[in-house]
Amino acid sequence: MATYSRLPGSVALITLHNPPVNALSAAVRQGIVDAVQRALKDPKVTSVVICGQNGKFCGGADIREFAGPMLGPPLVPMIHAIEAVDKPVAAAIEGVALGGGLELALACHYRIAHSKAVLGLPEVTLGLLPGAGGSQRLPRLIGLTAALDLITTGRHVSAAEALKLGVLDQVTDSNAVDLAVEFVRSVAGQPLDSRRLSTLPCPCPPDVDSLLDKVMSKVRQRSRGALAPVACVRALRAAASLPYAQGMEKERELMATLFNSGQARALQYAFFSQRVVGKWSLPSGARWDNSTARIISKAAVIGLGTMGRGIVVALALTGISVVAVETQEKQLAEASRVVPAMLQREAGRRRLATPPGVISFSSNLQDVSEVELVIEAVFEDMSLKLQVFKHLSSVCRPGTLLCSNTSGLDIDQLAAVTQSPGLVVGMHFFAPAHVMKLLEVVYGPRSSPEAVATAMQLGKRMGKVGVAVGNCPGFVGNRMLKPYLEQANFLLEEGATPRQVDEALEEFGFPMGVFRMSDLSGLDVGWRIRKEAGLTGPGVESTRTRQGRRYSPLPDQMCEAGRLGQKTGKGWYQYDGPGGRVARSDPWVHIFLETYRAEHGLVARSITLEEILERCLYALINEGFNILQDAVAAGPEDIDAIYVFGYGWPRHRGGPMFHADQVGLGRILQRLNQHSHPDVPHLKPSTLLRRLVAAGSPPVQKWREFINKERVHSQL
Ligand SMILES: CC(C)(COP(=O)(O)OP(=O)(O)OC[C@H]1O[C@@H](n2cnc3c(N)ncnc32)[C@H](O)[C@@H]1OP(=O)(O)O)[C@@H](O)C(=O)NCCC(=O)NCCSC(=O)/C=C/CCCCCCCCCCCCC(=O)O
Repeated sequence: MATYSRLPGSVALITLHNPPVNALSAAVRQGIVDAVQRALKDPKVTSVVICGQNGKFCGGADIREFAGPMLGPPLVPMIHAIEAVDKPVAAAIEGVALGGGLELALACHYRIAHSKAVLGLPEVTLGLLPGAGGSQRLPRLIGLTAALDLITTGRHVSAAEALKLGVLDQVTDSNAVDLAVEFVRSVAGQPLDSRRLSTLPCPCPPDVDSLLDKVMSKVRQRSRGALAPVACVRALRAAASLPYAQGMEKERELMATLFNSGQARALQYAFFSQRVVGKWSLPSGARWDNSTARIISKAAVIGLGTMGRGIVVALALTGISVVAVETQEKQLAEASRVVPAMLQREAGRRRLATPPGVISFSSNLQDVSEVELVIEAVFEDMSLKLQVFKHLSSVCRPGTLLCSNTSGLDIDQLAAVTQSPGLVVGMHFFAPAHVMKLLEVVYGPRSSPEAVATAMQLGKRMGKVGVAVGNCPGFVGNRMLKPYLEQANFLLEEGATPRQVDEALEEFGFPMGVFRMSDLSGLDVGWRIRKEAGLTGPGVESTRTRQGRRYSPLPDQMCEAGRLGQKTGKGWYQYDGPGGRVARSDPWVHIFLETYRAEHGLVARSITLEEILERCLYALINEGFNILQDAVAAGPEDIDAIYVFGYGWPRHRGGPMFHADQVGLGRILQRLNQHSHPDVPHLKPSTLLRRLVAAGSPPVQKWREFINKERVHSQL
């Protein structure tokens, strides 16, 4: 709702009440409509201030309402009515003015904000555009170029930047509501025409068409296949070229298409998934709201390879002091040179001051004795990690949390060699660790709620999306990746080329197909894991069935030929020398594949884009169902957040489990059955998938409840 009060003198104060962010629900909109009417009718009122309760102006339209029928007064006419008021109206912005919240403020004649406020039009991130006049008013206020940036990226800006851009009239370090009240009193009676943004022309650069074309191709490239950024540019083209009323008509038309699109549903699901994973729970009953996190101020990172360096920077950016340990002198010297530069660059990118002197480098493991938490990031080798954990357990003071950045090794085995297994968890970062948002927090059967809570809390401080997952080979992300990669290799055996597979996946929306990704991360990573698993290496027979299952030795043979990807200048593609970035098809690979097929009596067939997507994605999704069934992930949102934030799954497709729901569980089951083969167990439909289909394919939001019920009745 919204409350109306008349302040001493002649100012009406309208306060939005809808915790926690004063979203514009039907009740709030009704409250605003009523309060504005009251202010208009009251002859003693000469000016109006709109603010939000509890130091938050407004977080925008109520996203939860988008899923149902729209009730209450519509937003657009409400906002128009505010602009038309003939008494000065000011928005007093504290906390946030986002989306519809900022659009409400843009309808006001003046905008005054607290210096800590954050503003933005993030609708594009929800698959929408600023459809309450924002796409037409903002460019008229700050010019087309700046509006294009804010609206197509959805980025939040500080009050200082908003003031500079001209979004705000004043910024204060003290009470924004008091200042706004004082201000509107001072301007009461003054003409308002020039303050109504809908009446203003849109300031445009001379080469407006070329600017719009440039931005259009940029957004198409950046968010492949996403509808909303394209619609945002179209709405802004209308603002630049049409009178306001026609621009609004275009905005409405574009919004109607977006609003009902699957992409908007997917992006809104992704928004809520990100919040659901923060409310973690473990099978033991420990949860985010009944477990206490320790506040870490001193940490250590062991191993300063690529991952370790990124983790040091991520910790240092939060102000935590870090002891960075590397026992190899050469690596230590290089890290001591490179890490401070990385820190400075990343702080600059985030517009933060570089935290001074928070990192100390050492070659001595003994130097971690005083820290509260250690993150081990040494080479992915179990015996080495076991040695490090044993050593840490004796060096660190009792109670120190010991975390491993392993990407899939057994956390429980590491915990077992320490004196306090309860204090061991996995903190699986993704490269580059100071940039990538995902953090898998891996709990073993003995990890204490406090250890999980602390790792999750630390992740949050580092700006990560932390997802608590159970302990199994590969955890969630890499476990699901395995069948995906496996199918991609099988497709090569059967006649596809790396480019064909990659193009299908990139067309789907991945920033990079599986083979380009493999070239980037290095083919030797998987090679080493397969060697450890006894799947390849000296003494292993070169057959296409290993350990009782279909196996493709293609990636091993690539490694044996020295083709490790970008770092060697050759992998599934060829590059302009080692470290090259531009992937070109390589005739060598085609001959290699032809020779391989001939050797194994395989006849290449033509493979459709549809088959590539089904084989790769449905195999991955099927493993997702197995993971839910095994309770390694608490719900589909956990899996989806992992894939969106860590594996390049296109956000506008919600995540693999959301995608399965959209495609239809019945169809996924039918296609898996079709592609299934006794020696490819990853394609055997999971029991959970079968049971969901048998239960009438409930929507993804109901799966958690379904799984819990099935578990109680021992059906899973
Ligand atoms: C920065 C935040 C605001 C706060 O962050 P933080 O403090 O970290 O807290 P969170 O954990 O994120 O959030 C706390 C809880 O609040 C919930 N929340 C947050 N924002 C909203 C919201 N806007 N609506 C609902 N709920 C919200 C959040 O989920 C948490 O609750 P829980 O833990 O999950 O229970 C941060 O939250 C944030 O960034 N929020 C989102 C801000 C945002 O994106 N705002 C834009 C929203 S979209 C919008 O405003 C659109 C405006 C134009 C709409 C025009 C409407 C016209 C419709 C017409 C359609 C016509 C077509 C029909 C045609 C036809 O069918 O015929």
